[in-house]
Amino acid sequence: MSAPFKKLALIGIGLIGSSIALAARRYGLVDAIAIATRKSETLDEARALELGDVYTLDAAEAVRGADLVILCVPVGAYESVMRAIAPALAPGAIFSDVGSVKGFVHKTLAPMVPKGVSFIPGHPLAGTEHSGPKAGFAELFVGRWCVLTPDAEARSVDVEKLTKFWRGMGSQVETMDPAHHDMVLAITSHIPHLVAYNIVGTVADLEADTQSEVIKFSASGFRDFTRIAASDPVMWRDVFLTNRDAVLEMLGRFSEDLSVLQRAVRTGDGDALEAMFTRTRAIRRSVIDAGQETAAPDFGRPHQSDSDPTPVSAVRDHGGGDDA
Ligand SMILES: NC(=O)c1ccc[n+]([C@@H]2O[C@H](COP(=O)([O-])OP(=O)(O)OC[C@H]3O[C@@H](n4cnc5c(N)ncnc54)[C@H](O)[C@@H]3O)[C@@H](O)[C@H]2O)c1
Ligand SMILES: O=C(O)C(=O)C[C@]1(C(=O)O)C=C[C@@H](O)C=C1
Repeated sequence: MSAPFKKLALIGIGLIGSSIALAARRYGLVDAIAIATRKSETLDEARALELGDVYTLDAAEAVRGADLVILCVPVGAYESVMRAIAPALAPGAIFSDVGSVKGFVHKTLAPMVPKGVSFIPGHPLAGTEHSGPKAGFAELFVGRWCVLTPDAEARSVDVEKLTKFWRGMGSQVETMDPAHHDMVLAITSHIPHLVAYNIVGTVADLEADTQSEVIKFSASGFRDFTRIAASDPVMWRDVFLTNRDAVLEMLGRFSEDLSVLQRAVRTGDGDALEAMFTRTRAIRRSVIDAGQETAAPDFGRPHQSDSDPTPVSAVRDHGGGDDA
């Protein structure tokens, strides 16, 4: 039986690209995978891991004849990559991405998409702090949301096809307006990363200023922040450069709420503190009940089904090398 897609082109093969390659292959969603990267070392890594069928440094070559093209590079690289691939996008193809912001992606890429190509940006709400082809694993998307933000001119049959592709990799799929996506993700993903980068930076400065071993004796709460703060610097630089308005708006709200807590600490308002912490504890429980708790701690463990022939040892270590 032939797969839903004949040729999948992945432009960029880091954590997300390699996870798509592994999952699409495992679940029989594509006949062939073409992989394009910027650097030959990354391409060699992808080849050694047997992530695809065709490997090239020429993104346009990967895209030629593909019925599904997914950009898996940092969003700051989109415009230059698009300039290279646009003439090679085949009429009838689906053109998508996995970028963590969506308004910028529509604004930048939509005018460059050739007629007859369905432009359906996407964002899997799944990831880790690791980067590069070795960091990927086929189970990354299982039980996680993937948000699609179809362009108004995208064919509905193609939106349905891409929805099935993500469902086939284990995701739940929802379509959304790009501006709404950016606002929601600003507070649930982008600001948490900014807070983690900030707190780890503050602790490191404090250690330098006081010449004391603050980090050595750090408690586990801080260690959880260091995981998030280890996330790819280029990817996150691009997120904050391209989702500036939503991040600033949500940061304003966040700062206001922080001031309320600050005041409660200063005035010794135990009732206010307890009420707030009781509310947030309930939210953590509801997140776990909804099956979204795998975001952080479970990435060290494989989500393996009984029928899955992949040895646990092969999927356990998701720590990838850095890829630039
Ligand atoms: N890491 C996450 O948790 C996560 C989750 C969901 C979505 N995303 C999004 O997925 C995309 C890829 O992230 P990732 O975590 O796989 O990153 P990664 O660093 O692991 O991989 C990025 C890939 O892009 C390539 N690349 C980098 N700059 C390039 C350029 N200028 N031209 C061509 N190729 C270039 C790299 O060689 C690499 O193959 C980003 O847009 C990110 O916002 C990331
Ligand atoms: O768990 C992590 O390491 C992540 O940061 C994953 C995470 C997130 O914030 O949830 C990060 C960025 C993405 O765009 C989607 C998912």
